Amino acid sequence: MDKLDPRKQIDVEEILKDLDKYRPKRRGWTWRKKLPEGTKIDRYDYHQISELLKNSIPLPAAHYFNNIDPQPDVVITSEIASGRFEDDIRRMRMAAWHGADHIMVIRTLGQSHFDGLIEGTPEGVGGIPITRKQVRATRKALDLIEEEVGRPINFHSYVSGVAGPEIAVLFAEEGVNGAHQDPQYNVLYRGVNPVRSFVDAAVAKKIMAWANMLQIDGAHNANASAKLAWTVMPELLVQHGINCMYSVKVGMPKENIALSTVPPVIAPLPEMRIDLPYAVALRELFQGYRFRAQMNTRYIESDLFDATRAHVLNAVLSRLTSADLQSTITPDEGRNVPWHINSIRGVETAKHTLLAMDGIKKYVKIDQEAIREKVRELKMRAILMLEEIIEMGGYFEALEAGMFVDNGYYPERFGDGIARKKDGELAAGTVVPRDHDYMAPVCEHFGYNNLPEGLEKPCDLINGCTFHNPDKIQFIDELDETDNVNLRLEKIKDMKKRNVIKPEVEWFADGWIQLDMTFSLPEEYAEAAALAVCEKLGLEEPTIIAKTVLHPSEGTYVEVKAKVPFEIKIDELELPKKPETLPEEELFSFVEKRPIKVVAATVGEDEHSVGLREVLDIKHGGIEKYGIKYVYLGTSVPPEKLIDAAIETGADAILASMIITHNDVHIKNMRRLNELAIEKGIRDKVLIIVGGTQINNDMAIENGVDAGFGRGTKGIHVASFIVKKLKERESQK
Ligand SMILES: Cc1ncc(COP(=O)(O)O)c(/C=N/CC[C@H](N)C(=O)O)c1O
Repeated sequence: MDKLDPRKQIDVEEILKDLDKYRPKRRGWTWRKKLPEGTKIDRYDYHQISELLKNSIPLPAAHYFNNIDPQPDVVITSEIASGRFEDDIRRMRMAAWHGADHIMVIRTLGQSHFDGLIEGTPEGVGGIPITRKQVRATRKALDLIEEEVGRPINFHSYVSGVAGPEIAVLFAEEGVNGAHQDPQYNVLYRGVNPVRSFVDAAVAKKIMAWANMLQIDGAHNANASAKLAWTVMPELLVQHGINCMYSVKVGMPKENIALSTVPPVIAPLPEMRIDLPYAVALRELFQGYRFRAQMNTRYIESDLFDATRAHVLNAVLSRLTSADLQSTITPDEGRNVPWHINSIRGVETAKHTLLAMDGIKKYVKIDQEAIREKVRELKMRAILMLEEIIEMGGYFEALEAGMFVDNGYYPERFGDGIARKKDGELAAGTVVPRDHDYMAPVCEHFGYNNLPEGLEKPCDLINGCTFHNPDKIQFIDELDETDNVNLRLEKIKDMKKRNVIKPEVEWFADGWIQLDMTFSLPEEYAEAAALAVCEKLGLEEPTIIAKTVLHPSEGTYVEVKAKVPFEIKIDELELPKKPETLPEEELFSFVEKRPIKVVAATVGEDEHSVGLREVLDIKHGGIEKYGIKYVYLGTSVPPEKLIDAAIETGADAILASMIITHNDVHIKNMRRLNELAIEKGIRDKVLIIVGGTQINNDMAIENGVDAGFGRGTKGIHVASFIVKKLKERESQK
């Protein structure tokens, strides 16, 4: 498969074919190609955007603006990890169309502790097993997806862990473009021996530097681990400093070192007044480095709306300060492994907010005087903490003393930090000093290497290492006969052969759906009632995933996920009939010979007029474009007035818009129009056409009118219907 067809799903089997022969197209990170300040898209000026995509899905409101889909200048990340990479490949394609160009794959639970590479493609838990086959298949799929959207996509995963150096080699060999690497992560959160972690980190970072990979550090984990994330702000500056300096010392270029910065707090705290000074202090201290804004993961609850509000504010903070990457932790990080829809929602939130805030600094400036005191205080706390660490004898000693992730706001100390023994923890004592005659004939090897003189590169001694001679890479396809992607694909092939489908949230046809319901009950009863509804609907494994107490006794909103026990036969689906349209030429010539007049209004107590105007006005191809004349009576027009106007003007048709459907008021208005037209003796002379977002043709005809047009109706649909009907009438005379 040399390129993807947007009308066809990605063929995973095709991706898996000849994987042993696949080689990455390029190595290293790609930033977006920025467009000049003041670039016009349609009629609008932008100041912080990058090149447009070839194929994409714009924001929901784009259809009001000629469907433009500007791309922010900031790399947007979609973090994907369902446990099955073959489904994540599909989701990566969805995310890329919505504007993600950085695909981050979370590793299966605790892969940090694996002391070697794993092969094959077993199913993961809370992440994906990072194996050579999974990495290669994913990068190969991303090659196709980036062709389809027309922008390079960065593939990213994690190096940190006991097998960090081996993973770094794997990523460099396989063209992975970015990775998390921060020895403090292994030490603090995975309990790996500190000395081993830092030695491994040096080896890994040197390899990442050669592969021109972007590095993201692990500071966000302190936010996520502290009881109150804001108390570790001084420590975060110190942690960033340690990883940045260590990376520079190993030879990483600053422009490839990204600080992973998470907003320390969330409402109900005065979020922006706490997060903004921190964001300013960080960017002042680390000029020349990159900033990866990481949406808050610490305080994400199962309430998708609250998560989305938090994510919007994080992207606002990025625009008020600066960001090179805007990570989009999916809103449902707080409740389970991300679903397709929530990965896409995360990307849309980032894109929407970054575009909404485009060029905002032209009007809104941070009051440097007002913020100065807070920024200075944060820097001072961090510097004092660093000085104390030095006084304690250095990093390892401070670590043993539990200096890190203490919940006190430094210099305040609670004594509850994460202490790690310099000579203890996982893989303690596994660092062996290299002998004097130690020699490794491989490239990009950190540290002492007793190489012979005059070599052009170390691997010349063995006719090329895997970096310079990829044919030396040992590709192992599968190891596990019972848990692998080939078996998983059999199930999918069977469903496709039988042409059946099920709903899904993260894996192909996994059967899960989400329902939400509200009960006038206190929360525990509401939850029980929601589960009872699912039982009665015959759904399986109903599980409450979120709830909002509307009032302690008046009501509770509940979100449930459940599995459908049945399959849908695709052949039996009734597709909604697309309203037929006549060729424009036919419309123009008919109306020229036979003028047509209509009266139009939004009927009842209804103020919505935009939809009807779109159907009427010449601007967006309304019926006026075809020469049809109309009298527009406005909004909230009684049906009586509409019928009278039709009589006065001798109209051929009535266009009645009805958006509000409360208590079926739209049905009542349809029937009323029909009855009045009959009473006044004009029913056989005038077409009655209704329209609105909840309208469909069957319902309209059932209630006595001639046609009903729903969401997305254009002038040509209505004009075609009127001409067709008039032609029929005239041919019957
Ligand atoms: C520095 C570092 N190394 C390794 C890992 C993961 O590695 P294991 O889970 O195998 O320990 C992480 C994970 N962070 C969570 C990602 C977050 N959702 C993010 O977007 O940053 C990490 O931060």
